[in-house]
Amino acid sequence: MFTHIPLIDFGPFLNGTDEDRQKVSSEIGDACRNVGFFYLLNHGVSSSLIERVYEQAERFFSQSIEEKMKLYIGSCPYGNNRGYTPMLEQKLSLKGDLKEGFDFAMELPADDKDRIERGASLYGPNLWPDNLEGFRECIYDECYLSMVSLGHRVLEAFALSLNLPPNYFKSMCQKPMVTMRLLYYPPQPIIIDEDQLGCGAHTDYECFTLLSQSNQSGLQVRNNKGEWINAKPIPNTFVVNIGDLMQRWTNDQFKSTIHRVINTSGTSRYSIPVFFGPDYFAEVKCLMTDQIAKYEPVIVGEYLTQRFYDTYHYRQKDSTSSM
Ligand SMILES: O=C(O)CCC(=O)C(=O)O
Ligand SMILES: [Fe+2]
Repeated sequence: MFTHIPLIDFGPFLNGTDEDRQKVSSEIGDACRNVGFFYLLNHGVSSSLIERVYEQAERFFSQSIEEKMKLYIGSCPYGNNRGYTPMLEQKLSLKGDLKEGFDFAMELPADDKDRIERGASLYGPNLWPDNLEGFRECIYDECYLSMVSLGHRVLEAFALSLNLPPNYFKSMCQKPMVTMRLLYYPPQPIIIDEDQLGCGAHTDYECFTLLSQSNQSGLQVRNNKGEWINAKPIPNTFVVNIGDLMQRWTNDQFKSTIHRVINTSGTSRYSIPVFFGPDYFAEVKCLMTDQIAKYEPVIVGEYLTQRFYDTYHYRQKDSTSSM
């Protein structure tokens, strides 16, 4: 039963010897088995880049609702869950979450072969604002692509910690389903309505999440006694947490732990989660050959589509939509 979230120095994994990598991976493995969450320090993504992404997030969210709704996720022409999520749209809390989001993912053409010929509906282009100069360059070209590279390194550490070759997951992450979000949480009213949190209690869907938080607390992680442990922001770290696909893959060895956000800081809170998962058509099935599988194998894209359907209001309004 955990009472705090471990902090792991990733520097020796990125720059050290094989022995260093083994040591860091085993710390990561322990955190994934016991907590499902850890802080990652010395991850190689510059703090000034992250600062600039927060500036872009503030710039985006401070626009008028009309401007933001031009990129509404529910009218995304590609139907691939990209664009702007208004307040209360995502329903991880019963009455809708007190947050706004902007989602984007791997930029692929609308006529991507897997999308057109094989029905990989979550692939395709992003929706970008045409009035915010430099926005896309900062958040996608610089930040998103750096986060994807870091994600590949974290997967190597996961593989080592599971006694697998370091590039074990690589062949299933050639065109990975990585979604990055800019999130904005207004201050939560003083009297908390349990059915209307910044982000209701949930587990993440994909393999793992890399999360940057602005300086405001709000993220809480539930331990197996049902206590909420604060995951306060620690400068220059990412919070890393295991998602449901990884829990399935490891037959429950790695824990996908419940968490939520309540912004009681009295000021605006921003965060930047990056959800890292494998290719659309990758099959996730029990890695442990000596164990009875607890879960049915799933195709990643189909699994995620269903999970989006379960929590996004726009997907539920029109059950005849292709998504
Ligand atoms: O904003 C945060 O700190 C966490 C957000 C989160 O849990 C999510 O988007 O899945
Ligand atoms: Fe989450």
